Amino acid sequence: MLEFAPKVFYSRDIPHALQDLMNSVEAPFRQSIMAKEMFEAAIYENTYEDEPDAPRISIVNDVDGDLEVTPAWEFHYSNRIWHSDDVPPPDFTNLRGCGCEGYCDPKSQTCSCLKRQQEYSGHIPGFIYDDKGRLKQRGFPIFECNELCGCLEGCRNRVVQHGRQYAVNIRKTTNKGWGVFAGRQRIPKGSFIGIYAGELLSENEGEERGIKYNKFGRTYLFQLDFYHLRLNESDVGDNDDEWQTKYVMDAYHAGNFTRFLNHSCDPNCAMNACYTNEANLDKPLLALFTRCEVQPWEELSFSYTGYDSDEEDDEDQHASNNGDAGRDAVYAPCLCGARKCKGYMFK
Ligand SMILES: C[S@@+](CC[C@H](N)C(=O)[O-])C[C@H]1O[C@@H](n2cnc3c(N)ncnc32)[C@H](O)[C@@H]1O
Repeated sequence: MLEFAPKVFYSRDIPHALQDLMNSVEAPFRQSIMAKEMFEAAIYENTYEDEPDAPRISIVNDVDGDLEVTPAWEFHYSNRIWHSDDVPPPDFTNLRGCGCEGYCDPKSQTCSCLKRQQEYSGHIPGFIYDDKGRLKQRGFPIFECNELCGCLEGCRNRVVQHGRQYAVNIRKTTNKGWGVFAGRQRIPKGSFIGIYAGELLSENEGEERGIKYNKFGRTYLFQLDFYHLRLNESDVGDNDDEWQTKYVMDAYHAGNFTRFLNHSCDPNCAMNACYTNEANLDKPLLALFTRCEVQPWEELSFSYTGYDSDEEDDEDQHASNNGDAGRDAVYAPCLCGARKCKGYMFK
């Protein structure tokens, strides 16, 4: 019998009573201050357990607040991963914990979590986090200590699992819909911001939904297509083209503030693959970290066209189903305003 078997969440159980209620009331109520307070209260209620240290999120519209007080009531606010029936639940059976006591030592010769991390980021000494819990370098998978480890909760190799620490607000922009903005505090480079939560779908389900979203003009799909999975999977062989993305995260029906992050061609955040309580390498969490220092009130953004826009010719990561590129509404021009703007969000 497994000692550790956390609850698994399924797409079919995503709550929708609040959304149904709000969409059934008269429009003036949806535009009232009470509706904004309900939105903020729902965010808090659904997340206070998994991000106990997180500052509260505000919804702000100083662009056209008389028309739209909150984002559409179209999703359940949650930090959870909701598995579709086509996706296997987390693999706890093959999960291994380290036997360290106290706090894991970044110079340890015996910590199995450190060894695992070093398989992927061996040229960076110690864990991938520094002593302040900041990412030392982007682009490597993160293997955090997990529920089976002997170390304490305060071990430096536990960051993403402790949830958001920085203030963020969901704020209407003038030309890109809603966006996510830093609070009054600057956010240092390498800081964890949040996970891209949502429904975990098979690639086929993602493709089908992508066709609809692209026509509709807004997509919240994100492929779990990190390059390290290609480089290290022994069964992929030498031919990169043989690689198939297996899973897609969809934040349309369930998700957290990260679903409102807009694209930038010069982003201040990037996604990293992160494993906490999951032994299946195909199913990392999508963990968002700052890639430079973020100033108070600055908009947070990442690149929809790749895991990290330092690289040219990135693979698409926001699953765009680009068979109809140029025609569907989603292929609207990029309005990020960066000096090196490429002009598009999705290829
Ligand atoms: C994941 S959503 C981001 C949140 C969105 N702004 C909202 O209001 O829900 C992606 C959509 O936001 C808009 N968007 C994001 N980044 C943009 C950009 N750089 N330029 C123009 N529109 C953008 C597009 O409509 C895109 O399909």
